[in-house]
Amino acid sequence: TIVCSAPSFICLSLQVMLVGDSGVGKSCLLVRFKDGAFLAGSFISTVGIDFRNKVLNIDGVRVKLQIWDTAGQERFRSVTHAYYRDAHALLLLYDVTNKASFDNIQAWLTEIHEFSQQNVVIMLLGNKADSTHERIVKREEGEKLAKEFGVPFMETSAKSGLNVELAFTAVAKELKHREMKEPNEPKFQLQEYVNKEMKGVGCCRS
Ligand SMILES: Nc1nc2c(ncn2[C@@H]2O[C@H](COP(=O)(O)OP(=O)(O)OP(=O)(O)O)[C@@H](O)[C@H]2O)c(=O)[nH]1
Repeated sequence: TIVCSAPSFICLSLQVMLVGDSGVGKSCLLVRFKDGAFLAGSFISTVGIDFRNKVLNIDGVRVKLQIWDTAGQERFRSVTHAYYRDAHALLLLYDVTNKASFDNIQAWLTEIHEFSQQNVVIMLLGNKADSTHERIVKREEGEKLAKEFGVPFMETSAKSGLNVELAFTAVAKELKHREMKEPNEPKFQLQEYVNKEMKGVGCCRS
């Protein structure tokens, strides 16, 4: 039963999964969101799967996010497949400095559709937006791809913190609205919300 009356109670418990090629910044995005930090230095690839919890206040409701950080490396794919089915939301990352990670998004979406729940919330994130000089994938290309697949999109940076909080709160808001929508409340528009709230490199409010 969901008990929401006492302020300290968790009203909603949600599972969010981070997916995408190895090295796109999934672990760094999670650390930035959870601890507000970015640890520069050597890259330690995730083995299998790892998770952290964070409680958010979404429109006055306490929402617990259990965030699963998956390994991007091919050899761990069978491990991560098993977790897709329990995910309420998926943050699918590519790296704006790595064209291959962008080209692989279609394959990731095919995999997601094969293994996850039909109504899973998916958001595409172009990470490492801070890397101005190394950038290969333009923001417009990310937007176009996301439109093609009908998923919301924004650019993030685990290094600078750009839009990191927003990525997690936006999917949490979408799920909270689905679960607890008042009869007369209009449907939550995820992409509209993101467009309004996001900060950008060369766009929006910076
Ligand atoms: N400039 C920049 N570098 C980043 C950013 N996010 C991650 N990195 C770097 O990218 C490398 C890989 O980051 P991880 O977070 O470990 O990548 P991952 O997607 O978790 O990789 P796997 O665990 O192998 O799937 C590290 O060297 C990070 O320092 C970012 O937003 N900007």
